[in-house]
Parts: sequence; structure tokens; C-alpha cells
Amino acid sequence: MSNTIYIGYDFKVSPLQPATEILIAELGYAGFESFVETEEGVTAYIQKDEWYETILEDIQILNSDEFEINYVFNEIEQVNWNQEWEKNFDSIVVENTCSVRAPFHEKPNTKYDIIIEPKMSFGTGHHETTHMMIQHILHNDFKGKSVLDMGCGTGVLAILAEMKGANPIDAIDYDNWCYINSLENVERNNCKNIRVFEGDANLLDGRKYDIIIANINRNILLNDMEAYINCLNSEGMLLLSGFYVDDISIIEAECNKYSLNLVETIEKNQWVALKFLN
Ligand SMILES: C[S@@+](CC[C@H](N)C(=O)[O-])C[C@H]1O[C@@H](n2cnc3c(N)ncnc32)[C@H](O)[C@@H]1O
Repeated sequence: MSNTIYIGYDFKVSPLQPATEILIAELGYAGFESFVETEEGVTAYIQKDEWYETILEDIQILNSDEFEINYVFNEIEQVNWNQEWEKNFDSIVVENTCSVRAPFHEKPNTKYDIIIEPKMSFGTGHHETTHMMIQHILHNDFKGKSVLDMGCGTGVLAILAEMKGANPIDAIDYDNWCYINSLENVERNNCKNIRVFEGDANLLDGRKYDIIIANINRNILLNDMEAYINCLNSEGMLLLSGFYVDDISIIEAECNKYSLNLVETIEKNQWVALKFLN
């Protein structure tokens, strides 16, 4: 499997707000996946596979007379999420119950304490989607359940699933860095019930799970939904994130095709995480 190549756009925005906020929202709808706010604007990342020549043509704010927005962009072999993490330095705590921190942070007083060194992988808990998926996992019973974490990144969600009693757990990511990083984090957190695989939905043939977790993005989820649902047990649970409020209807319609019903929505800064039941 190859490493994920990103295109990074460095936007300089004047005046900064509300233009930066609007720009991030518009870029998110266009398929950009990660954003790092800078002193002068924002750096936005999109996977090269999702990128096309005219991607900025529909970004309305770039044509606004009220703001001046300039940008440069280039191809990046690997985004160093670790540097972004260290820039953001703080550990995070979700609902006073689950912390996600680096080894150099002080041990917090939380029921679930996850130690992550993200290196080049996505999943430190700082992103809205990871945060909301952690919330869904905290709210649900994982004891003795078989779990699939698709697009595991750092392995953070699989690790929390094990801490909540899930067994066995399969964690899959198509990115080589994420695969290796998940293996390291699984070990770092003394997890015993997680198997990590490098690959995608093609690995799923024949396996069955009580709970499937997938925080990826709208297009991949829509593309691979059938494969996920084929390996979900009857009365299983599907937790999905990596997309926006406006995408709920298309994701819900796809799940309804397989008789899965939307039962809970968590929303944060326009991002959502959905819980479906079979
Ligand atoms: C938004 S990150 C989520 C990481 C982590 N699960 C979390 O919640 O923080 C999405 C992850 O999915 C992986 N990914 C993207 N497309 C995939 C695919 N088709 N199959 C498996 N993994 C994929 C990426 O490499 C990335 O690590």
C-alpha cells in the first residue's frame, strides 16, 4: 500500500475573520479534509486522489471584494500530524471521562487514559470527528462486542473500544504510516484484543462484527457502505463520521437502503457523527 499524498494550500486571508471561518467551511464541502489555522489564515489539506484542477472554482469567498485571499499550494508526501499535535500541545479530555494525550503529558484523572504518538497519522482527538466518535463510544455498551475500526488512523477509537471491554477488535487503515502507528499505539496502551491490518474494504470478506466504526470521509463511506454493512451482525451498530451536516441526508439514505436506521446525531462545528442501528 502506498502512503497518502496530500495537496496542501497555504491561504493568507485579510482581514482574518470571518473570512477564514467561511473559507474553511467552503473548503470542507469541496473535499478538503484537514485544516490548521495559522497567524495569517489557514493551511488546508486534501488527499491527492480527491483533488482536481478546478477545485477552487466553486469557493465563493475567493471572489469576494470584502476580503483579500492569496494562496500557494504544493504536494506533500506525508503531513506530519505529529508536528501539528506538538504545536497544539494540549491533551484533550472528552466528557471528563476519556483523555487522549502524548506520553510527555501528565497523567490525567480520567477513567480512560489513551496515550497516542500520532507521528504522521490522523487521530489525536483534536479533530471534531474523532472527538464525536469518542463520545459515541463512551455512550454505548462495548462489553464483549466484536468491533471493526475502519480507517483507524492512530488507532485511538479501537483502543478506546478495547478499554470499554470490546473483544475482538479489527483496526484497518489503507495508509502504511497509520498501520504502523496503530500497531505502536496498540502496544503503548497495552491492548491485547486489537488486530491491525493494512488495507481497505476489500479485506472484509467473510468477517462479522457487532459494531462498526468508520471515521473516513463522505465519498469513501458511500463507496464502501455495502461492504461494511455486509459484515455487520443483525442488531449491529454502525458509527460514522468524517462528513458535514449537509451530507447527513445522503449518508442516511444509503444506510436506509440496507435497513439501518439513524438513531443519534452528534454535531460539532458543522461536522457530524451518526449512530445507526440494524
Ligand atoms: C479522518 S481519519 C480518522 C482516524 C481515526 N479513526 C480517528 O477517528 O481519529 C481517516 C482515516 O481513514 C484512512 N482511510 C482513508 N480511506 C480509507 C479506505 N478506503 N480504507 C481504509 N482506510 C482509509 C486514512 O488513512 C485515515 O487514517
